[in-house]
This record gives sequence, C-alpha cells and structure tokens, in this order.
Amino acid sequence: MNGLPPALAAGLAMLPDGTFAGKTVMVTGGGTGLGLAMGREFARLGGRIAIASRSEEHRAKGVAAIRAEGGIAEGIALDVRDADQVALAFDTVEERLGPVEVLINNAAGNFPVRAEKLSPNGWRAVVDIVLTGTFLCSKAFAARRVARGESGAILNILATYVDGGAPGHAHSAAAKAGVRNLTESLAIEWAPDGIRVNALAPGLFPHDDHAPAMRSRRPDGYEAEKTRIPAGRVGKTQELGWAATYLCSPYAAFVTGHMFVIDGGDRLNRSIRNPEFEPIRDQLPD
Ligand SMILES: CCCCCCCCC/C=C/C(=O)SCCNC(=O)CCNC(=O)[C@H](O)C(C)(C)COP(=O)(O)OP(=O)(O)OC[C@H]1O[C@@H](n2cnc3c(N)ncnc32)[C@H](O)[C@@H]1OP(=O)(O)O
Ligand SMILES: NC(=O)C1=CN([C@@H]2O[C@H](COP(=O)(O)OP(=O)(O)OC[C@H]3O[C@@H](n4cnc5c(N)ncnc54)[C@H](OP(=O)(O)O)[C@@H]3O)[C@@H](O)[C@H]2O)C=CC1
Repeated sequence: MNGLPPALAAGLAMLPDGTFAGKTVMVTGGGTGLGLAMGREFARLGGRIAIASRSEEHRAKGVAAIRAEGGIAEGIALDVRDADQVALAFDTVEERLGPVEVLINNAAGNFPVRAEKLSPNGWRAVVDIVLTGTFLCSKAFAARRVARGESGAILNILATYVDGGAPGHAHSAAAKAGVRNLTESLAIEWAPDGIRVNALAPGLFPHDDHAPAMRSRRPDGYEAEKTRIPAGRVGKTQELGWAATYLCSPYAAFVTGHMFVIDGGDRLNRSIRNPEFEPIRDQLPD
C-alpha cells in the first residue's frame, strides 16, 4: 500500500477516455487544492469544468491549469452562502457550458482554533460555507435536473473527522457531519429522480494552496504524520480525482448515499509504528 501506483506518475486517468465527454461538471472551490485536482481528472475524461468560487485569482489559476492540459474550463464567481449567487452561477454555467450534470460540493472554510475561543461569527462562517453552502448548491442543482427530467450526480467532500470529531476543528467537523447526514437524506429523496448523492471523505492531503492557518505547525511538516498513518504516507491529490470520477460516473449508477473514505487507513487509528506524540491541543494556536 505504501507504493504509489505507476498510473499516478504517468498522469493516467482511471476510467475510459471520454467518460464525461459532453458533460458539465461544477466544482465549488475548484481553483485550488483538492477541488482543482478533482476538476483536472474530470477534464481529462472529457468533462467541461465550471470552477465556482469567490476569488478571481483562484478561479483563474484553476482555469489555466485545466486549459494547459487541453481541458475545457470556465471560472464562475460564487459565494456558496448566498442563494441568489448560487442561482445566478447555475444559470451562467448553463449559458457558457451547458446544464450542470455533476456537482462537486468541495468549497469549505476551516481554521484550527480552540473551541472556547471560537467566536460566534467564526462558527457561523464555517458552518454556512460547509453545510448551508452544500445544501443551497444541491438544491439549485436538483431543481434544474428534475425540471429537465434528467439524471445527475452530486459528490459532497467531507473529512474523516465526521466520525469522532477533532480537537481544533469543532466547527468544521460538526458542519461536515451535517453534510454527511444531508447526503443520506438527499440520496433517498432524489433517487427516484435519478439523482445520486454520495460523499468522499479524505484523510490527510497536504498541498501548496492551503491557507497558512491550515498548514502543519510542526517544523518537520507532515513527516511525523506519515508514521502515524498506517499506509505510511499522506494522500496524493490525483487519488481523490480517481475516486471522485468513479463515484460520479455511470459505473457507480447503483451507488448512492455512500461515504467513500480515502485516508490510507488513518481513521482506523492503528499505528504500525509509534511516532513521537504531541497532543493536538498543544499544537493549536494560543
Ligand atoms: C493544523 C494542521 C492542519 C492540517 C490539515 C488538516 C486537514 C483537515 C481537513 C481540512 C478541512 C478543510 O476544510 S480545508 C479548507 C480550508 N480552506 C479554507 O478555509 C479556505 C476558505 N477560508 C476562508 O475564506 C476563511 O478562513 C473563513 C474565515 C472560513 C471565511 O472567510 P470570511 O471572509 O467569510 O470570514 P472572515 O470575516 O474573515 O471571518 C469570519 C469569522 O471567523 C474568524 N476567524 C477567521 N480566521 C480565524 C482564525 N484563524 N482563528 C480564529 N478565528 C478566525 C474571524 O475573526 C471572524 O469572526 P469575528 O472576528 O468574530 O467577526
Ligand atoms: N486538504 C486536506 O487534507 C483535506 C481537505 N478536505 C476537504 O477538501 C475540500 C478542499 O479543501 P482543500 O483543497 O484542502 O482547501 P482549499 O482551501 O485549497 O480549498 C477550499 C476552496 O473553497 C473555496 N471556498 C471557500 N469558501 C467559499 C465560499 N464561501 N464560496 C465559494 N467557494 C468557497 C475556496 O475558493 P475561494 O477562496 O476562491 O472562494 C477554495 O478554493 C474541502 O471540502 C475540505 O474540507 C477534507 C479533508 C482533508
């Protein structure tokens, strides 16, 4: 399990070429990090990618990365917390790329903070982006799919701390746990309409786009983390792309309401080695 698959080095897609040809895929927060990695994988398989987020700089970076690989991408201004902006974003994507057939609810806010120091606004910001934003985008998506009488797929990006919580992440973990439950409700409700709703729970996937607050505070970065994770390494972002494209593809037509965990066994908490231990509370900002 420790070795990287050769296909990763070769930059290969997992599914057949053209699996998403002619389909429009909206990725919220798709200009950076994991969202961009997933968008690149959908684009490799022929999908037309709408990168929807607040920052023009992030959107432009994501669009350029996908176009540089020969893919089709457009940037769409969106704050997922605002229902009017969500409606406008779906309309704009439809004009530019065609109706959205796949929605990746990837946008998130998070900053590690001791819960007793988290302000009401800080709590609201994270819960609104993660939980309310996922609901608003899912609702707008499904309303359009149902009106057209056409099927679709939604993928909600969680985090493995939906089970068990995490010190310093009370706001994010609670919001993500809410999204997990929402995934299940919507999967049942929209299954008769041909809309599948699944979730992808990543473990640790460090990347260069992370905001300073989200970077490891340890001088050795993620080296110690690697010894804690049973697989002996952190995740590679393209691995999420493979999982996301599978879950939204016709090969997963009978999969809905599922949470797919991709974490190298981290959540099982069975360390095969014993790293130097530093309590997570002690790693949080003062
Ligand atoms: C460790 C290793 C991990 C290792 C990595 C572990 C990975 C764990 C899994 C990862 C999960 C993720 O979600 S990773 C995704 C992370 N990406 C992001 O967060 C990018 C987007 N984030 C943002 O835009 C901002 O951070 C966020 C605050 C959420 C939203 O921005 P807004 O402009 O809407 O809000 P603001 O007005 O700036 O702030 C709203 C309130 O939040 C407070 N606030 C903002 N930042 C704060 C902070 N660092 N500490 C305390 N409080 C903060 C402000 O003071 C405000 O409260 P008042 O002063 O009271 O008004
Ligand atoms: N990296 C990791 O190890 C892990 C990540 N995750 C999850 O993966 C997903 C991606 O995280 P990651 O790539 O690491 O982090 P990033 O910070 O790189 O990505 C977050 C994205 O969300 C967008 N965003 C934030 N707020 C809003 C908003 N209100 N409206 C629209 N877009 C918004 C940002 O774009 P902009 O600023 O342009 O709005 C940004 O592109 C998240 O759901 C996260 O919780 C889960 C577990 C581990």
